[in-house]
Amino acid sequence: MTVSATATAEVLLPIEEPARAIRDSRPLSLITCGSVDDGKSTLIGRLLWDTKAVKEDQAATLHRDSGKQNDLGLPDFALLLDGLQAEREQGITIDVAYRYFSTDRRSFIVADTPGHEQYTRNMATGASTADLAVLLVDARAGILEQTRRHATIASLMGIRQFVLAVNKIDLTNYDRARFIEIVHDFKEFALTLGVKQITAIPISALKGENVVYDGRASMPWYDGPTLVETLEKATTRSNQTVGFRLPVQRVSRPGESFRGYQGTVAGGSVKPGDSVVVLPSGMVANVTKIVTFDLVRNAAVAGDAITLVLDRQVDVARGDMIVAIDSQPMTGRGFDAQLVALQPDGIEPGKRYWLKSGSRRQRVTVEPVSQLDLKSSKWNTADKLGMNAIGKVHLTFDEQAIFDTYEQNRTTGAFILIDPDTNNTVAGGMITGRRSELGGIHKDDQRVLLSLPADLAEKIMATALFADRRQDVDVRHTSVGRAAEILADLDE
Ligand SMILES: Nc1nc2c(ncn2[C@@H]2O[C@H](COP(=O)(O)OP(=O)(O)OP(=O)(O)O)[C@@H](O)[C@H]2O)c(=O)[nH]1
Repeated sequence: MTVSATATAEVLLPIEEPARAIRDSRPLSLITCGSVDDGKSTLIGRLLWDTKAVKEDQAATLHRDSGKQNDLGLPDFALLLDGLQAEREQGITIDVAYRYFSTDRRSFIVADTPGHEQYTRNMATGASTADLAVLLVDARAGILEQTRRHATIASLMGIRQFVLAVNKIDLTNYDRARFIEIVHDFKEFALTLGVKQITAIPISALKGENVVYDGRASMPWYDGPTLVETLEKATTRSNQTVGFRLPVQRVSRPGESFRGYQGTVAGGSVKPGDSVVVLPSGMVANVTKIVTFDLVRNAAVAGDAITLVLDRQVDVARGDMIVAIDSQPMTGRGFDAQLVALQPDGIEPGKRYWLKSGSRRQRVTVEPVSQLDLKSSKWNTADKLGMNAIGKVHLTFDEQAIFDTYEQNRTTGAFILIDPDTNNTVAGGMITGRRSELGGIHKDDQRVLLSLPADLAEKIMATALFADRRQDVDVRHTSVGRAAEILADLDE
């Protein structure tokens, strides 16, 4: 594509692959992160300006407010972002600000997350909904600890696509060797995170080079994509990688004959006739009806708020989860997780917290296991996690818990920890797996327990799998997760 580097030129974006445009109709959600003053606000301002997302009245205000203009006679783009009064006073970005912009091919939501260390929480908030992270680096400073921290948090939050935007390249006199050196440093670090999809772009956010317009005039040595071209091609993460999930927020019983289970679909899809399992009880039923606020629907997908009606009487309470029978989450009392500690007290070993995931709130004991050293990128043994520490922990629940891994489902695999004494959110985290050694919780369970309605149980018990294990099996209501475990054992 040919677009000139002047700020007044039209953006000529090729109209191709209409099928992909339809497929990617959901806006791409991205975060920008990096150290203080790397130029995040300037970059986002520039994106908004050059994609014409700035309304005329905003532009006029910007011209008026911008005391000193840059050497291109353009306003201070960072002012487009500094909407909050406090920000202006302190000269820093203090909260996550979401902005919208679009090109002819795609629309975008961008979260501007602050670079100051104490704002790690905001960075984690922004990252938890993003498809892609734009990691800004000041070309003069190179990769700093804060760069590594933000890249790590973004990857912990499941982001797999990174743009390394080497900014202020104009201040290095467009030095190609410097760009290559920084890219090399970052790629080496990114390997330790398991992040492979990195597009490195030399940019000048201030001058608008390689952001929306190409910077060929100043950087003939760079023939890669601009930032916007990269964003247009990025893929969105989907919530639908695992089966149907309905965390139950409310049981609706308007009359004797009607009982519905209400909630927002947190993954997959459902239609009448589908078999589902209610967790943790493990009871199986079939969907007879899907109702939204005014319609009876023939299907529902992730994000839909629905009332589900089942074909038989089952025990369902708020906090339970109704899931696809053929793709179930993990249930158990012991889970592995990674988290970011958000409060000065950090995470104390053996302390009991409230864990909140969706509408569920459960008591949990947290045991830190290791902490990520951002300098060496190694996980060091740790039994306490301080403020902003990124750690691996063991979670032990008082009662059965239900999760997917965060990798599989970002709603049912994410949680926050709340300190019961102060009500503060002390950590944000993601589930990485279920712990198999459950400290004796299931140790004395010698018998297989299957929770199924009689008709289904009969069928399953007749299969070859159970032919010579009949005496080991009790058919009664129990956790399907436990039954699945035993089935897996039998399979071995
Ligand atoms: N020369 C040059 N200066 C830039 C560039 N990008 C940003 N700057 C300048 O760098 C300074 C910091 O930019 P900001 O956009 O405020 O940085 P930030 O990362 O958003 O900073 P915080 O909001 O405090 O986290 C400002 O004076 C910008 O004008 C660039 O590409 N080239």
